[in-house]
Amino acid sequence: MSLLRAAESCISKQRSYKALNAFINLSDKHAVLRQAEHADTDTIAARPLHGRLIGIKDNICTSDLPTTSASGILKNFTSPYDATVVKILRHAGAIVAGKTNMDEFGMGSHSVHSYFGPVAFARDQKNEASQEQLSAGGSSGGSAVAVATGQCWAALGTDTGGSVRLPAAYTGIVGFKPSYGLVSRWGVIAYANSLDTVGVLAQDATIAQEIFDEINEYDDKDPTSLPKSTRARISETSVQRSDRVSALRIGVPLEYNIHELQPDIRRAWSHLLRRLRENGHSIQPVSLPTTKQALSAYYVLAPAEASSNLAKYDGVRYGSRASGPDGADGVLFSKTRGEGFGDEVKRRILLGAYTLSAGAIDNYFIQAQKVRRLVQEDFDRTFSLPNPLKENEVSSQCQNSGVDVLLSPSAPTRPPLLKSLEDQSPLDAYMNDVFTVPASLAGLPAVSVPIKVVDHIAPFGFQIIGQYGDDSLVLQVAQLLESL
Ligand SMILES: NC(=O)C[C@H](N)C(=O)O
Repeated sequence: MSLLRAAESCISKQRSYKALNAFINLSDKHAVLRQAEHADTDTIAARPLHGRLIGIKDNICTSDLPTTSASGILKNFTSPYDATVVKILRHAGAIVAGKTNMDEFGMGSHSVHSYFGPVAFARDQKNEASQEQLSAGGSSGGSAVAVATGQCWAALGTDTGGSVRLPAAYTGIVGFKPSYGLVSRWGVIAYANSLDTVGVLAQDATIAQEIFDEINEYDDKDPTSLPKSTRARISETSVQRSDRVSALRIGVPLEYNIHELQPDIRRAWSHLLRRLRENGHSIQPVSLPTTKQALSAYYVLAPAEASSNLAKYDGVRYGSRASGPDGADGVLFSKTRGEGFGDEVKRRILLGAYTLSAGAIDNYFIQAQKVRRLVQEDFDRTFSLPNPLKENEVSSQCQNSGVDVLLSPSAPTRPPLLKSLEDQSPLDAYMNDVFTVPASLAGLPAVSVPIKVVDHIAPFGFQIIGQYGDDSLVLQVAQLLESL
C-alpha cells in the first residue's frame, strides 16, 4: 500500500473511532496527507520511518500541537520545542499523527483520569457501538487504542510503572518499555524522574524494534541518558551472546502466581510455557522474594517524586492561572492548583508530600528506597548476565545457571468494563500494576506481547523482562512468542 493510502486509511479510522477518545489533538489532515504524498514520491531520500504516522502521548512535547499531559493546568500549553524523541522520529521520516489521550500526568491504570474525558476500548472494533466499553489500560491508553484501531501506524507512550505495557495488554498490541536511560526524556513532562521511560506501542514486535532502533540514542540534554561508553559495552556483550534466542533459559517468577490471577490467564501461562519447552527452550522456576513489597514501594516513591515535580505548576511560571486572586497571600497558588489538577493527581501530591514529610520519611520513603534496592538485587541474582551498571559489584553473585529472560502475564486480569471502574477504589486500580512495577523499579527492559495460546482462550498480554541493557533480546523473544 502506498504511504498516502496508508495515511488516508488512518485518517478515516480517526473519524470512525472518534468516540473512543484516543486523541486529544490531531495533526492537520491536509498537512499529514501532503507529507505522506511527498514520502511516496521521494523514495530516493527514504529514511527508516519514511511516511509512517506515529501518535505521540500528550506528555511528550511537540512544537506544532499543544502538550497538555491531559491536565486542566496545562490545557493551553504549547511547547516552543520538540522533545528529543519527537525530533528523532521526524528526522527519521515519521509524520506526527496527533497527541494521544492519557491519565493526567501519567497517573492511572485505565486512562480515565483525563481532563479531556476517558479513553475507551471495545474488543470488536468494527462494531464498537454495540459493545460494552472496556478499559484501555493506562496511562498510555490513547496511544494503545490509536494503534489497536489503526488510527496510526505506531505510537510513543511513557512507562513509569507499567503505563505502556498494561494498555498494550488490554488492547491486544505490543508495548515495549526500554531500559531506563536508553531513550531521552528531554522534553517529556516528568511524573517520577527516576522511573519515567519513553516506550513504544505497535502492532508487532518488529515495528517496536524499528522505532526503538531510532530513539535508542545518547542525548546530552538529558542528564540521565546512559553514557556512550556504557552503551558500547552493552552492545559488545549482546553481540557475543546473540545466539541465546535459539535455546533460551526462561525464568518463571513464582511470586507472580498470585491468588488474584484470573484462572484462564494462569492456564494460558502454563500452555505457553509448555509450548516453549516443546520448542527446545528450558523453563526454570525462579524466586523474586521482594515482589510482595514492590507495589507498595512504587506507590510511595512515584507519588513522592510527583509531589516535588508538580510543585512548579503554581499559575505564575507554568500552566493556567485561576482568575481573581493576585498571589500575594498564596490564594492564587491554592486556587490555581485546586482548579487545575484532577482528583487522582491531588491524591498523589498529598500522599507524596506526606511520605516526604519529616515525621514520615523514615517509615515510608526511606523504607521504599530500601525495597527498591532489594527488588533490583532479586533480578540481578536471577539473570545469567551481570547488570552492566554494577558490573564489579554483582557479577560474582550471578549464577551460571541464571536465566536469560523472565516470562509472566502482563496483568493479573483481563480489561475490566469501563462502567465497573466507577465502583472501584484507587487501590483497586493500583493492583493492575503488580506485575509491571518490579521491572520499573529496577529500570529493566520489558515488553508486553499479545499471545493467543489456545483457541478457546482470547489473546492476552504476556510480559518478557530482561537484564538491564538486554533490550534486543527482550524484543527478539517477543518476536519468537509471536511466531509460536
Ligand atoms: N505511569 C504509570 O506507569 C502508571 C501507573 N499505573 C501509575 O499510575 O503510576
